[in-house]
Amino acid sequence: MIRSCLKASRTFISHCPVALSHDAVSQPVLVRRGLSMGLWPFSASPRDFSLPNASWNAEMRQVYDHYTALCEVKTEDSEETGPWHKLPSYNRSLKHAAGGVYLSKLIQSKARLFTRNKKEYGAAFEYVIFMNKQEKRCVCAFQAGHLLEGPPGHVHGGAIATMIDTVTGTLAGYLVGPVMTANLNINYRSPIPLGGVVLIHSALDRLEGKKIFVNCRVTSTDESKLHTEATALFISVNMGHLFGM
Ligand SMILES: CCCCCCCCCCCC(=O)SCCNC(=O)CCNC(=O)[C@H](O)C(C)(C)COP(=O)(O)OP(=O)(O)OC[C@H]1O[C@@H](n2cnc3c(N)ncnc32)[C@H](O)[C@@H]1OP(=O)(O)O
Repeated sequence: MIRSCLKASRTFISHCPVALSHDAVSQPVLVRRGLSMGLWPFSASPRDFSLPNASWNAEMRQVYDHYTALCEVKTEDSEETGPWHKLPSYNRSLKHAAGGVYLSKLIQSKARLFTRNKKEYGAAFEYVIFMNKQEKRCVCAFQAGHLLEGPPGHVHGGAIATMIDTVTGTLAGYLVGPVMTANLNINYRSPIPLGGVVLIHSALDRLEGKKIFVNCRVTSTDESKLHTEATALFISVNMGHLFGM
């Protein structure tokens, strides 16, 4: 049973970037086939944690609205929307893959993505990532909740590192498929106030075989203030690497 689940998860997760870029692929298979989900014991549609909620302050909402508007822009020569789009964010990476909602109940069912393990709105990591595949970059709006305190009134450096790892890792994974962080190099330039909103910009530097080099800057929302700079190295892995196979 476990062996067949792992085999299935390898197949599913290897399609994660595709699932992220095409909503149809991330829909549960049974729904796409038009079958009723009424008797199925698992929720068919996972909660998207990156949608606005009551804890978001006006600045967070403003950034969200700004990038959402860019997602809806039509290109000049076609009816297709522009290069920006908002990524959904679930509390397990597995859920990004077709059928992942069901797999997440079967494999380590209590596991949760570190940044999405609080049900309480606004307590910890509130964030949304907008991806620009054409330019191989993304922007994340991050509102740091009260549970992320480090120095009094400011965000913990580890929480900032977590967000940098998340955003750069999401970009690398989106561009090439499953990856793991090999190296993260961070320079903290100015503290981030707790409850404040910052932008986390990340862009691909270069690809060298299995190596994906990514840069990152954390700034105020008007980009006038630099809070943090980082570079990250990700290595492409196959799913067997994650399951020790
Ligand atoms: C949908 C999702 C949404 C949800 C999105 C959520 C996103 C969250 C993202 C979080 C990601 C993580 O935190 S991941 C968790 C933290 N990371 C880890 O635990 C990784 C632990 N380390 C490992 O598993 C391994 O060491 C790897 C995978 C990194 C590399 O192993 P490997 O695959 O065997 O690769 P290996 O042959 O050693 O190296 C390949 C090349 O990379 C180079 N290399 C390897 N490591 C390094 C290094 N630290 N610094 C410099 N260079 C390195 C080698 O010299 C070599 O270069 P050359 O000779 O080819 O030139």
